[in-house]
Amino acid sequence: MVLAEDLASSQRSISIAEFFEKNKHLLGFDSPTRGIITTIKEAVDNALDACEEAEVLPDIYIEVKRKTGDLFWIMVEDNGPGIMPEQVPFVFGKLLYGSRFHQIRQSRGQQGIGISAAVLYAQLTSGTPAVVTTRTGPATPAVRMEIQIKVATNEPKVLSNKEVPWDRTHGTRVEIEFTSTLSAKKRLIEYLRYTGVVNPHARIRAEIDGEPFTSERVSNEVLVCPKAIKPHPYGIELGMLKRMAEGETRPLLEFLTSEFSRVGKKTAEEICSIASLRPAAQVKRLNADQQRSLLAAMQQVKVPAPPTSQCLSPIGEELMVRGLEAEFRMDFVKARTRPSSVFSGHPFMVEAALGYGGKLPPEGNGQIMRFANRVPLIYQQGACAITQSVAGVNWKAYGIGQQGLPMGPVLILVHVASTNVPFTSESKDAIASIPEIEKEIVLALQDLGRDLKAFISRRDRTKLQEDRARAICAIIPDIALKVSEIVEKPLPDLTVIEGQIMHKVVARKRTTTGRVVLSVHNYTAKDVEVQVYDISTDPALDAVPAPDFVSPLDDTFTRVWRVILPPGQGWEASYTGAGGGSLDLRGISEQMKVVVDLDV
Ligand SMILES: Nc1ncnc2c1ncn2[C@@H]1O[C@H](COP(=O)(O)OP(=O)(O)OP(=O)(O)O)[C@@H](O)[C@H]1O
Repeated sequence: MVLAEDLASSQRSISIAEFFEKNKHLLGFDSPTRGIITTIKEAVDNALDACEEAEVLPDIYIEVKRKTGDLFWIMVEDNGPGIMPEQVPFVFGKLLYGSRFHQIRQSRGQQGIGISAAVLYAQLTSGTPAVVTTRTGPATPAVRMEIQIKVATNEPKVLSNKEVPWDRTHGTRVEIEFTSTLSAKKRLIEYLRYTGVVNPHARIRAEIDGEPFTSERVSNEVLVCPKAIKPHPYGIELGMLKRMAEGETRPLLEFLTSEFSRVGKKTAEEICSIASLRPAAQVKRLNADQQRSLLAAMQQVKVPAPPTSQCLSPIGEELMVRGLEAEFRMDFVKARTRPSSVFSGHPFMVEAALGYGGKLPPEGNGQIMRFANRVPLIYQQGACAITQSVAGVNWKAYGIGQQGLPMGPVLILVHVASTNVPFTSESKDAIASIPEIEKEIVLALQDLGRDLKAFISRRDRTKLQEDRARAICAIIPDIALKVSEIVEKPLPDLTVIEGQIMHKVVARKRTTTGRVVLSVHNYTAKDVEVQVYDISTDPALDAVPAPDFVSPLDDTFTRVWRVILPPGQGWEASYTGAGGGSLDLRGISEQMKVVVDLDV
């Protein structure tokens, strides 16, 4: 039998670095393929967080190069505030070291593990140190350090440290090498694209194994960095309260009003009275029973929800739509930002967007984009509260196919922003099933579903009306021909009549000079939409023309296939007024038919 003394001889403490070296899957380093994505994700998250804190528009550059065989070099460079040289070894060479863990505000990084875990993974697989170049301002030189982690003690080891010339006045550049594969290149690019969608103020450029990538910023507004708030009485536990009470010299009433969010004098007095404690009691002298009754009273009394306007940073409906429009072609896209809410004392906010049609794949599962604090979640889709909430919505009621998850040409974006995103693990892949969060996601999606349903039924109604009008227009030439024969008069110009029936002006190319002249008759149009169809391939005008359809046309048309004319303004300078006039469409080829939709 093994004796306790034998066991004692092998018992010793384990450093956090040793633990994660053995359990790297917990941090998202479960395979070499994933290692690249996780490393880039951690470095890009840090870059975006740092730029947000310094209130500069992020300009991030990423490079991935194969060195030899399966050895890859990864570099991420930002224009953030830089890192103080004395902090660099700890940031990159010590796990659980960071600036955000103790702050209650929305940020991408939370744990202080991310980038040092990448350094640990690099030294484990390739044996090479991380190389960090950083500069905090024009008045200070840039420093370049080579850093490793002493695994047994979780302490940094600086292999070299020197000042170097750098053309950046401030920023940080991280270079890491490890063995990997680039089989997940598509996923990596998808991650960068998605990051661009939820960070519309960021410019992200990359060169992944020779393939360039750019996500341009669609907003030039610098993000206001979320402000930290105090803990909410509903969000603390006994251990935390005990720690806060240690060494506290203020009387209880002052401690409550100054250390907790939303606790004013009246609420603090109420807490003291429920807990049967004197407002003037010394906090550090409270015994264990008194601490327990204090906590119970704090959670019993009615306290307003924590303030959210400053500590959260939602993307906003307009920017979500613009971000999606920059990346995807869709017929419909809408977004919703729900009012903020609270779970276990932690403020959170749900945002969602719904896209439909256009160039989204018409078959198969719809696309679900999950985000937490503006970071795309790429792995463990099935285990995430977002996916479960999406599946919980009855999409069929909104005209979308569904087999568990929605099917067809649909794109769903959900963003959960919180001061404490409840991830299922340290790898931050999936959000845990918190009923308050799931409820908000479902409400946002149902709201968007109703808008989509209205859009689909409006589109179907318009199509039906147009089909009927077209059927009538198809027989008008025959009737007109017969009538002109009977009354022995010349055949009139039918385009005006056709136009009146279809609420459109329809014209074919009539001249040989390379121009089509359209007459717009007596409409009090607000807007005029011009669509160009190729009638050689689309005689019935059934299909919505794709931009490629009009590629033979001149530049204006190639890029803008639907032209909206504001009232009284011309397009190609020859449309003269909403009540009539003419359009001069240059470069229309023989097979083109031009239809002007009048919004009457
Ligand atoms: N590019 C950077 N610019 C400025 N500061 C940085 C940069 N990268 C990291 N830091 C600092 O280093 C700290 C540690 O970063 P790390 O990635 O290890 O953890 P984190 O981002 O705080 O949390 P998480 O483990 O959830 O990613 C950050 O909190 C930040 O203060």
